Amino acid sequence: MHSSDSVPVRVRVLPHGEGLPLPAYATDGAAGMDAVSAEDVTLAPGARHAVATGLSVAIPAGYEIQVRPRSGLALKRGISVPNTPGTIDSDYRGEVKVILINHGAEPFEIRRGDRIAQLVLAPVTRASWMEVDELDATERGEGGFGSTGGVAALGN
Ligand SMILES: O=c1ccn([C@H]2C[C@H](O)[C@@H](COP(=O)(O)OP(=O)(O)OP(=O)(O)O)O2)c(=O)[nH]1
Ligand SMILES: [Mg+2]
Repeated sequence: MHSSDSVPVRVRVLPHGEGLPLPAYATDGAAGMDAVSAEDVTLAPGARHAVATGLSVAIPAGYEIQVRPRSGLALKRGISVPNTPGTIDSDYRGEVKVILINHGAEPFEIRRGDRIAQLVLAPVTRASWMEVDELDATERGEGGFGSTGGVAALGN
């Protein structure tokens, strides 16, 4: 995305976030801004932790920020975001945290300033329920969960 069509988002740097770069797009076409850790922490295999970013934000109404894993860390080290995509609500004013889980076999050392996840600003469409007694018929009907053909290895 180019700065000309970007959406301004108010961001507050908390005391422990001072001196760190704000989340930033690594390339012109990047969808996500890489966010850095504001703390040193080691994740043992299997462990999870809400990693501080040192930032709080005021996302404009009608948008959210999604917290997504970085594929490089996922592939090389087994590091993921268990609640992916994490949801930052537009009315949240607390510190943005990145929940990380170590699915790898080795401890994962995070140093303050390391890029740990990416933040995607996304529009939100809200629903309003229209309660009815019957739903329109479809070819799929109630079929789901593999009803159209499954995985050969599972024999279905
Ligand atoms: O990865 C995340 C997910 C959430 N949050 C913050 C911002 C979000 O607006 C708030 C609530 O998140 P969510 O709705 O996912 O959590 P919940 O378990 O439903 O908590 P709550 O009852 O506070 O909504 O927590 C983060 O900082 N990082
Ligand atoms: Mg919630």
